[in-house]
Amino acid sequence: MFLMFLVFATTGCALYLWLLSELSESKTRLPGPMQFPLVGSMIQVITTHPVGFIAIDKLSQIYGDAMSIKLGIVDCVFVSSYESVKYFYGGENCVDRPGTGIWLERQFYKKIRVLSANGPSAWGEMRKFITQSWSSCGPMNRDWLRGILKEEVTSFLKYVEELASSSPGRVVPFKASGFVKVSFTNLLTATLVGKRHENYGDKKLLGLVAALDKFFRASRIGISVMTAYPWLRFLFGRYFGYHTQLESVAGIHKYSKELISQRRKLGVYKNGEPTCFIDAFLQRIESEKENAHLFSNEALLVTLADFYTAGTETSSNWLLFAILLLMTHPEKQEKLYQELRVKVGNRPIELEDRNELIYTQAVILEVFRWGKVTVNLESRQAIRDFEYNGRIVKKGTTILANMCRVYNTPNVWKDPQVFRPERFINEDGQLIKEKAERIIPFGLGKRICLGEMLAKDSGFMYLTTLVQKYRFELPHEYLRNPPSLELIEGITTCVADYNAKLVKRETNTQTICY
Ligand code: HEM
Repeated sequence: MFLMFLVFATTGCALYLWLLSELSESKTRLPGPMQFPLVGSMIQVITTHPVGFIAIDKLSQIYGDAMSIKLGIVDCVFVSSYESVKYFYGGENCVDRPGTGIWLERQFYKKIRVLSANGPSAWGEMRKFITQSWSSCGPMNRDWLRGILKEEVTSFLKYVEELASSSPGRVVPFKASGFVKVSFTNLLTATLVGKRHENYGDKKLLGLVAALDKFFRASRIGISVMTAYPWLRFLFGRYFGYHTQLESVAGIHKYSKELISQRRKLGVYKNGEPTCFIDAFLQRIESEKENAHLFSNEALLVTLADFYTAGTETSSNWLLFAILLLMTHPEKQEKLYQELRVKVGNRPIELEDRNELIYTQAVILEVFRWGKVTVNLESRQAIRDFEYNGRIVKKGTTILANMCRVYNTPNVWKDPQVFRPERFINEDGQLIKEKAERIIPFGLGKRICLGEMLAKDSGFMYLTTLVQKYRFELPHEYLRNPPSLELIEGITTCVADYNAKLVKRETNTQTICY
């Protein structure tokens, strides 16, 4: 009896103390759902909606454009308006990344990566180096990129045509892990070593794509649970996809190791100017022995893994979104094609054509708005305590963007659920700058996406050359049930695999390939 009384009394006291501290803390932190011991606000999230980003969006409509929420044991703030994203991502308070779980493991528990490295000495130095070397022999050098991009897009189109002409009714499968991703992965390899794989059946290339696919699929399984309780990976990693993630990271490293050893064997890096990113990195390893923790063989390996994970799924998902949206909105597709026909004609499209192609630019922006791709951007971490709207955001808090709200706010975006590129164009037929600026798929500020230029240039070239050559039509199978436009949750959002009928444009009887 006494024991029971003791248990009840202790539990009651603990609850009372928790309630007191919760009441006082909730007055100082940003508004948000109540935070319980151990589970934080998980119950409110789960019971709001089974899809995490929709649940967060719904809750943010109750608690406002900066909402504090505890996911398990992790303190988070979700920012849900363009202005608050600009403040949190664009400023100086949140320039670190949380980097837990698989990210730490992937970087051998050292501060050597770009994507989740913290502190200016780690990511700042690395970013500076990447920007410098990409500006001379990499995707930030337009002339350098132009050649590589032309080669890859030409091969891509050739492959698409082979696939279409060998498929019944020219119906081609567009799968998340299919040829679109293979091509973007190949493009990335080319930007790192200056040379692409000759064909899409290359075993090493396919091995890398399979490893990347496995990584992203496994991340979907336990992404919220593992974020909420990072230590769970040690106990139940098998069930939350953690072990699969580790296996896929090993696959990505294996491919990267081979690229590095090929460049080492060639030995170009030993003499004169480097001709590709890996050579530039190898040269730096040789010359900066004292900085070995940053410029080491391990660091090169994880940097390449960063590029492959950050750059392939995002880019290919975006193109898959674009084709699906154009296929299901044939009038928009026709408008896009007509712009290309009038302004470019049958000649090969060049990057320089983009400025003249206003409707095309509007389509690209609208696909980003509609599809999100990076629905939470990439997480950040507060490096100090700071004040926002009169409340305190504590050092170490994880910051995430809720792009669903940013891109769907009805007073900014009329009919946000409708795919309408025209929303970006004014009466004079010009792009509305203020609207275009609100599309921020690459983040903002000091840690803005390093591959922004590569992604924008390649996205433009792939999309326009495809539309110049083909009309995308819904195959018969969709007459009753159109393909789903629902966004599937993951590190990046995607759509379900779909098929498209590729009808060759009549004006393209002459070759338009490069
Ligand atoms: C459609 C394509 C892409 C999208 C939507 C995208 C989006 C993003 C976002 C939202 C971030 C976080 C930015 C922030 O915190 O403010 C990021 C970071 C990054 N992205 Fe991309 N990305 C894309 C393509 C690429 C490509 C092709 C690469 C090339 C390798 C790349 C490499 C990186 C790297 C290295 C970072 C980390 C930068 C840092 O932490 O300093 N991304 N990306």
